[in-house]
Amino acid sequence: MESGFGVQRRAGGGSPAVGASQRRRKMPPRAADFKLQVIIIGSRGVGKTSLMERFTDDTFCEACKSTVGVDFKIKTVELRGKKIRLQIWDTAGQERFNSITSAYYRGAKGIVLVYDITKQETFDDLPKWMKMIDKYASEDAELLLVGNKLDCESDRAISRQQAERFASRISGMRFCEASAKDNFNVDEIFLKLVDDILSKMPLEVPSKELSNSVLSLQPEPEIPPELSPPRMRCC
Ligand SMILES: Nc1nc2c(ncn2[C@@H]2O[C@H](COP(=O)(O)OP(=O)(O)OP(=O)(O)O)[C@@H](O)[C@H]2O)c(=O)[nH]1
Repeated sequence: MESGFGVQRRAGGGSPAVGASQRRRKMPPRAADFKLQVIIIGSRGVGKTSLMERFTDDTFCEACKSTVGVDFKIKTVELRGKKIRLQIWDTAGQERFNSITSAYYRGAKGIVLVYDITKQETFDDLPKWMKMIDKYASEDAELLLVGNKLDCESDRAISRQQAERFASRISGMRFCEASAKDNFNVDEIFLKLVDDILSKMPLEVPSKELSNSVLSLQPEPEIPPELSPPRMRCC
């Protein structure tokens, strides 16, 4: 019976479902057209890890451990007809790790700057994070300001207008509010950022040159050697 299926498949007959699964097995996954790095920064406890994990794994942790140094996750997305391998760097919000995290700004094509809409001090810290961006990030990196914990509307300390005003003073900075807990606007954050990055890139390059552009977008090593192992969490 098994070999019968095989004959049917080779002859192009049999059930379409079997044929499709056979085709799936034979076809190697299409390689990514581009690799992009995005970095998430912001003060301690604003929800950087939670936003990343909601986007990459669709999970939410009520009692997360604070990030030490940096962590990262990878997710492949398809936009504008291109397959993008997105590497998301989640940085520690604690100032004592700035010397480590600053090493990751340079390679980022997009920066997500997060504050907590219920915590005034995390909004007051934004100029400090902008200084880090000015000092360490590439000038053409896309910037997105995110007010997280929108599910805590009753505890809101920062109005939407305040944050919009802040973002409008910074050239090219977008702004949105989100909730990692309620999974509100999370996909939108990352997909919009990638779309903005792609909109500035020459996507229609001849296929021979495409592999070169992949390399030029993704300097090696992907993980700075001084940060091995990359996953470090503490409480
Ligand atoms: N209510 C609510 N809580 C959230 C949300 N996002 C994160 N949290 C909680 O906020 C706390 C801190 O979240 P993290 O994701 O660890 O914050 P972080 O910015 O990565 O923190 P550091 O690693 O210390 O810089 C955790 O208890 C989360 O469960 C959200 O959208 N809504």
